[in-house]
Amino acid sequence: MIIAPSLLAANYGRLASEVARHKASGAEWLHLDIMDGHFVPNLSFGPGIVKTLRPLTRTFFDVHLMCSKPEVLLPLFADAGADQITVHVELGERVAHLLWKIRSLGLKVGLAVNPPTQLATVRPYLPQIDTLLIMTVNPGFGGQEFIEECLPKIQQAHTWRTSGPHRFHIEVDGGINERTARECARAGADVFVAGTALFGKPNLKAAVARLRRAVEQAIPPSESDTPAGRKPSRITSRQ
Ligand SMILES: O=C(CO)[C@@H](O)[C@H](O)COP(=O)(O)O
Repeated sequence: MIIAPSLLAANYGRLASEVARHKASGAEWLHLDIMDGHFVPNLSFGPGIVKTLRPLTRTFFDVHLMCSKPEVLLPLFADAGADQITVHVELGERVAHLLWKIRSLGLKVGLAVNPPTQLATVRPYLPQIDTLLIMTVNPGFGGQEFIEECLPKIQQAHTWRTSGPHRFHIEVDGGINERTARECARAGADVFVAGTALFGKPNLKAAVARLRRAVEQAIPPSESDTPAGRKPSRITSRQ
């Protein structure tokens, strides 16, 4: 299981100490939401900020591009220190090339799917990816309600993973708290992104521990550790 606090809910006035809070929290990944004001109706931050955070931690930088033109941004985020970059399946025919490009930059490859988009759209790309990000809110803003109708997508992706030849993480993002993380874990998710429920809390370490416990209670460790089960290779910090 991987816990990935989303920096979107951190205090942007003191990002260095927010990264220090993350470092002490026991969370495996740091999730970095990049919004361009076009693909989603909001702006967040760019590669310059990511680059300033990189020397502060060795944690895995999980960069989620909610952007209409990732082509121009991929090299910038690779240079800034991303470990994984995720692009959206909604970008259509450009997706295969984008995934190839991320890999060619030496990074882990993620593919995201929005709540209204059919899960079948991601299936052709499963051989190319390390992580499938199933959005459980419509992206653009933190603090939204988890969309329960996304649970069958997680179950379907988990079935593909256990019955097919491709291993990939199933990441969930949006409205994740102890209750919804439990539901997602039962459905097959193994990476849990949360903003409000983690950086939004004064004690990040305690919040990470609570979320982890909730997931562990939903999934017995024996099941989650089975090689043929839900666990692909687990990279949590820079080599
Ligand atoms: O990508 C997004 C929102 O677009 C997420 O990563 C949010 O940052 C999650 O925030 P919470 O729903 O946990 O507050």
